[in-house]
Amino acid sequence: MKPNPKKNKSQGVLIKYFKLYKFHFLVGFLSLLTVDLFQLQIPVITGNITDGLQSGNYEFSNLLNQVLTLLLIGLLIACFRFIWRYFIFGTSRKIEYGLRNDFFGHLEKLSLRFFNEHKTGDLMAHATNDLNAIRMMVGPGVLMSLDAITLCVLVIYQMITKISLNLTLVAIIPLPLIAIGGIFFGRAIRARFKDKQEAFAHMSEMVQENISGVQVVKAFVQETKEIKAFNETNKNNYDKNMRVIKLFAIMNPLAMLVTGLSIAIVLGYGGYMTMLGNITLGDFVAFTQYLLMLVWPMIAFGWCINIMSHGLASLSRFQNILDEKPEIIDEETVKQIDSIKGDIVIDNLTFNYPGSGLKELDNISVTVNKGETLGIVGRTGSGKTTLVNMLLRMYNPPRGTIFIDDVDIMDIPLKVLRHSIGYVPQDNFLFSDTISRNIAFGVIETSDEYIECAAKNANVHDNIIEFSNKYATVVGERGVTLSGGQKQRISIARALIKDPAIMILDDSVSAVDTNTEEQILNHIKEERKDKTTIIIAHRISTIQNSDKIIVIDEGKIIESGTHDSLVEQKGLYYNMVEKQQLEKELEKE
Ligand SMILES: Nc1ncnc2c1ncn2[C@@H]1O[C@H](COP(=O)(O)OP(=O)(O)OP(=O)(O)O)[C@@H](O)[C@H]1O
Repeated sequence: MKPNPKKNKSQGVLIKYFKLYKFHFLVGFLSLLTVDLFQLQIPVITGNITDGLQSGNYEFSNLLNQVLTLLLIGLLIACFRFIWRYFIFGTSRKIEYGLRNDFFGHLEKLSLRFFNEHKTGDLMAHATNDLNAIRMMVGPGVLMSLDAITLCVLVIYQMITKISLNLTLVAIIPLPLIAIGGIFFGRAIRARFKDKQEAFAHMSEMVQENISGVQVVKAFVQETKEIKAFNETNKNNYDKNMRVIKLFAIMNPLAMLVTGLSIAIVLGYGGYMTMLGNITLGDFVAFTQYLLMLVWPMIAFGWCINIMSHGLASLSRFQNILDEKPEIIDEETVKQIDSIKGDIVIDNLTFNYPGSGLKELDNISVTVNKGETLGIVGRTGSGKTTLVNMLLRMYNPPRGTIFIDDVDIMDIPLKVLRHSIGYVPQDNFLFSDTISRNIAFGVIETSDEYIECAAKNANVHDNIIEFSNKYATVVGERGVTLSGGQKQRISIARALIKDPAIMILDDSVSAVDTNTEEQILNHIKEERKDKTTIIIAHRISTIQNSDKIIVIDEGKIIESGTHDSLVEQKGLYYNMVEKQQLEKELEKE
């Protein structure tokens, strides 16, 4: 991936959410603290009971009191546990929800360049796997870290003040080893986890591409090759996962070993102190219990390092996407314009795609007045769609090269510009939704009559009413249940219903027969008498009635005029007419 010069490190995306939910985190943390404080009382009570029993004059009512207190503490612990779980885990889900919305909202604002550089599968992995790791970090990760630290501090304090400073110091000698190990392992896990997430993203890309391109895979009988390639990607993902697991598998037993060492020391040294009478038996029992209470934080440290490392690695991947700046935005010079009439002037437009050394458009100049139709023809790859990309501002054209109603296109609010253009793209993408919702996609309010009218003008109404669910028929992913021609015509209806000031048809009737094409073009002509229409085509019949026709070759306008004048010029246009007529005659035979 090329570095983006416009990239600007944003302030941590999580800070906003920590600020927003500070109350939730505070309540959660206070409840956690309460649970820990209550837990600390359990060894005190057990110690009291042990000492009481050992004294020989312990009364049953005392014992009952202590047991009831224990029960009460247990009940309170359960209540406060519920509160912290609800506040902290619930909040982590809220943050995940917010981040996912932020991510999607941000993606919607990014330019085509970004999507050309990032694969869908990779972006999907960000929205699923990475977000999951971030949620684990802000929920269980934060919680366990706080819990482990608080419990550790409180337990050690209790050990020192209630029992013995010496015994405590001896018991906690091995514990710093865990902290040192944590730093070392944390760093390694983070690096390996990043690799693991990238391997998963790569695998997602592959699955997504294979499902989208299933027809091509089958048609070229490439199933076995694709399965083999997938196996390799899957194996890479497995290996990267194993590298993380191995590290974690070493880390956990090491932490347990250190804790075990601590317990062994306490049993030995503490037992010796009890025998000497330096501490009571109750103290010894309580101390052992305190030490056992430290086992959980020690294990939790390991988990925390793991979860936090995963979360931080994912956060950095996630942040990279959020730091991408939308490039196509309203500039400061944008004018207050509510609508567009449709006079287009293109003046010496030269453009090359970012990173391409070639001129995809070279000195293009053409004028289309409101109400006129411009036809564009040219060999494949000559720059026709690139010109449309400029008009839609999918990429920014140089200033002073395209004017609509005498206003530089760069100064027209992006929303107004795109609302004013009805675009029928070459790939006729349809959403997995009903036909009526696909047609009404670009309009805020509409009615069944308008939808039907647009479908009739696009000559697809008769096909639609033959489906059992008519306009409520759901089209499959990318409209696979429809024929190419039906998809094209639904896309045309989607643009027509907007009744746009400028309509652009990019090779949009190529999949329909010439009769249907003629009917559609007649409807468009009738409906759009006083509006601007741009038609790109390979078939001369599609554009021959246009008011103006330009022929583009290698990014340059090489011929322009009306159909008749272009035929007279006997250039590329004339050759295309000749060739297509010959093909027609051959078809007839
Ligand atoms: N996003 C892009 N980044 C870099 N180069 C691109 C991009 N899109 C198109 N091109 C290049 O720009 C040139 C013009 O492409 P364009 O899609 O405008 O051609 P076209 O005339 O519409 O072709 P067709 O008739 O096949 O649709 C081609 O050489 C193409 O490879």
